[in-house]
Amino acid sequence: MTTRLTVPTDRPYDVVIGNGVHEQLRGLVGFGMGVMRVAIIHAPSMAAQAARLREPLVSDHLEVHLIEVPDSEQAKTADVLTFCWKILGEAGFTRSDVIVGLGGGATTDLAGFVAASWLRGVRFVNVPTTVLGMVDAAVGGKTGINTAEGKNLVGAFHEPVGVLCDLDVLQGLPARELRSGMAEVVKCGFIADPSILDLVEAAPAAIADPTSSIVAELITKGIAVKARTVAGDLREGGSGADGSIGREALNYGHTFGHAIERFEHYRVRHGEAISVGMVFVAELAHRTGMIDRDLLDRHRSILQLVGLPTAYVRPGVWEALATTMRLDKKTRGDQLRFVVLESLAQPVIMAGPDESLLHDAYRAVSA
Ligand SMILES: NC(=O)c1ccc[n+]([C@@H]2O[C@H](COP(=O)([O-])OP(=O)(O)OC[C@H]3O[C@@H](n4cnc5c(N)ncnc54)[C@H](O)[C@@H]3O)[C@@H](O)[C@H]2O)c1
Ligand SMILES: O=C(O)C(=O)C[C@@H](O)[C@H](O)[C@H](O)COP(=O)(O)O
Ligand SMILES: [Zn+2]
Repeated sequence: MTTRLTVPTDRPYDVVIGNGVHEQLRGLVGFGMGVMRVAIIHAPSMAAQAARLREPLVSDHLEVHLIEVPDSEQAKTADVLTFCWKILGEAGFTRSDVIVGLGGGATTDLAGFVAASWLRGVRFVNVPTTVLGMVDAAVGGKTGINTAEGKNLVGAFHEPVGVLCDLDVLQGLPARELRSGMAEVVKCGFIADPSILDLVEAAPAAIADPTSSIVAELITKGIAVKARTVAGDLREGGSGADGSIGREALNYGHTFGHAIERFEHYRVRHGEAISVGMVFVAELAHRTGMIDRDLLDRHRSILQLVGLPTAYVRPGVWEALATTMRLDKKTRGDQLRFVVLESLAQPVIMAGPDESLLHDAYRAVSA
């Protein structure tokens, strides 16, 4: 079964989810729009997949460049960005040509930023190959790279013209990557769609199988949350059309999570870090009386059920994490801002919490 969800922004585009949907790439590249060249940006682990995507495009007389970049976060650097620009320049890439981001979220974040920056913006298609990429990174147009100071500090909002989630590629996804992706799925459950939490809790064994129909259903539900959240507040202005906090809600667990990722030099997976980050903000919300004990406990229990960490035990690092958190994009002036829940599926912003509250929440997730 193939599902098609539209991201209803000013320039709407489709996210296609199903088996074998890679074949739709030819249509998305957009013949008739003057396209002559396509660059497929991929990690080494996706080389065979990139070669498969290339074939039909070459048969259609397109000039296809395979740009292999380092794996994972090592691709999200200024050096790799420069490397991609050089290849596009040498290949004579014009504004009618197209970039394809093939891989996990790190690769599609980079590819999207290459597309956003080349000639001030060319069209791009995302072909995510991890659960995390499908559910989150490939949709919504947040693109970017890291700097030494922190995660995603340089980037642009630049939306893809289409997203192809081919569930076939998940067959070879390592178990750790599947669990990491589930963190973003669970996040969608807490901030917007509690039926996701019910599904996960009802079938913990099935969600460990990337080919299961339940994983497909969870991916679809997660993408639906992401699509409607970004549609109301594409540039993260801080409020959605419905009076909600808008796109910032998707940053649930990310302020603390990104600080862990940076501190660990990205040896911790993104989903693992934000799993701990979600428990951290649930502690903040509980300690200020916003959520009850049950909802706090549900964070730990569901994340543990998925096999994700709920604590980050590394003594003496609070100051370093706090310094990194100050560079979070939600910070205004010197005021830290966290996404917290005031109840299930009701995210709000907690601005400028006391240092002692932050420290108490930290103690609760670091023991
Ligand atoms: N732009 C956004 O809105 C957004 C949203 C969420 C996360 N992100 C970013 O996404 C990144 C995390 O993405 P990720 O978890 O996909 O990690 P990733 O891109 O690092 O990929 C994880 C690993 O899985 C491998 N891999 C990818 N697809 C595979 C497959 N089908 N089979 C086997 N191995 C495969 C990769 O080679 C890599 O080693 C982070 O940089 C995060 O900041 C961005
Ligand atoms: O799409 C969004 O908006 C998100 O915040 C989704 C997050 O899951 C994602 O990790 C994103 O890259 C974080 O963005 P950042 O602005 O905090 O760097
Ligand atoms: Zn994320």
